[in-house]
Amino acid sequence: MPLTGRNFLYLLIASGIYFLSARFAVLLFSLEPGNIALIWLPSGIGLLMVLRFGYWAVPFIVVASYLANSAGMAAVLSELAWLHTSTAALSNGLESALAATLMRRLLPEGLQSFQDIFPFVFGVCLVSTAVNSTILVVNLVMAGFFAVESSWMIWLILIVTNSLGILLLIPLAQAVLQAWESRLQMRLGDAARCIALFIICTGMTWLAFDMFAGFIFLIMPALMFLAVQGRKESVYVTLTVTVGLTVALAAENYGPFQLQTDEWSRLYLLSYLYSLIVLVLGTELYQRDLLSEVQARQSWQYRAHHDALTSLGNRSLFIPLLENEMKRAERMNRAFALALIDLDNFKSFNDSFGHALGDKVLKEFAQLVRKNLRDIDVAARMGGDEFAILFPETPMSEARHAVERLRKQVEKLTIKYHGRTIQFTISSGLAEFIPHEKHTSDAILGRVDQLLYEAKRQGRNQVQA
Ligand SMILES: Nc1nc2c(ncn2[C@@H]2O[C@H](COP(=O)(O)OP(=O)(O)OP(=O)(O)O)[C@@H](O)[C@H]2O)c(=O)[nH]1
Repeated sequence: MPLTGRNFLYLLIASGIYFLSARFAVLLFSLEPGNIALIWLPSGIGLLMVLRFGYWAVPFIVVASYLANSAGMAAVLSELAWLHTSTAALSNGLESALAATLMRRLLPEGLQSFQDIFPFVFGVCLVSTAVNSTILVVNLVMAGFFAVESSWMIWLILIVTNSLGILLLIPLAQAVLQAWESRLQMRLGDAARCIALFIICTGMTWLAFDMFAGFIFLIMPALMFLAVQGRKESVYVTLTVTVGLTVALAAENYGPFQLQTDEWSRLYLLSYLYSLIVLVLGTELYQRDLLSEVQARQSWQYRAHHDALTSLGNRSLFIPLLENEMKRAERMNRAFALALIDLDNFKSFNDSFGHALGDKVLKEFAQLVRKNLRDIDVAARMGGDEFAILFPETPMSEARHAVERLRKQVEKLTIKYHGRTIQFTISSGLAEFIPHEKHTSDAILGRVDQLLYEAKRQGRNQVQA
């Protein structure tokens, strides 16, 4: 992506957000001793910047990271603080570039399905943060920031904290962006449910630290419920706020995560947060898979039973409905009527004006049929220019009236096409099905077809009953 003036401005703004989130993390999510932030949102922001603006974003990330860390590093390091801060900043830039490269390779469409969790968690997050953490830990040990013995623990914590930033922000950004593009429309009931679950999650977090540690477990079912029933963006907003709140409260005291030592308490807290995020992400993506499977099945069924041009039912939808109606008529001892309609001289329309006009005529006719029928009548396109209408519980006189009315309306219908006015007519065969006379659907259709043939033979534009 080229670095235009506008992109430069956006990158400056994004760098500002990166800087603020780093300062914010140090203020809110840092735990003594060691002052290591337990959620590092800049990892997610850096990745989003490279995904959006390409590798041009890397120098911006490096500068933002340098500025965010320089004061803290200078305060604890007496020598070469600039060198260690630069190394850490370059390493952060490398992490974002690497994560974006992996994301483009492994998940070019973003997070779409349950299958994407494995490459996201173990490919994108783990590889990029492990590389960054290794460089950071070596750099900090060389700076004398901490002893070699505690380096493996810090290495592990850095991997998880940076991963949390990516795990939280990528699904959140993706969901918010999609909601924005689809002009977020939420029904009142949905919104109320999302707000209630948000309050439960944040409320339970608070109470777990303030009153009873067990409340922390109640967050899981609430988040699961939201992941299954709620909208994507509300799931990830609630998850991010809950995770942020948990760490911010743990920075004051470890609450439900209090173990014998600070180090183990931190690992306990991080394991909980990591599991919570992966669990919610997995549930939401799995639910998305199920929904798209149901939608695919519904649309496949619809296409199998409907004609794409006119949207009327097709033969395979119509025949079972006809057979049902035959059984019902028999049981209730009530007659029904069946009409077959064929457009007159339709072949010459196609030949004279082209297939596109032929299609337009078929669509206009289907529209007219739909407008003319009662809710209980069933119309279908049986193939080519032939249509069928089933009139349940209707005697011949009424059905004949309906088909005649349709014939007259077609006669009057004019279709404008490339400056020309086109008209057409229809012929129809119509028969009444009398219960107790033994029929099959083929036989009754054959009978109506004969009547249609008779209408054509007698000059078209008429109904033969
Ligand atoms: N444009 C268009 N034409 C179609 C479609 N399906 C079938 N046709 C054409 O519809 C015509 C059907 O012609 P017929 O019903 O056999 O004959 P006709 O010209 O209507 O003559 P009569 O039925 O005897 O009045 C054929 O030329 C088919 O190619 C379609 O989906 N679109």
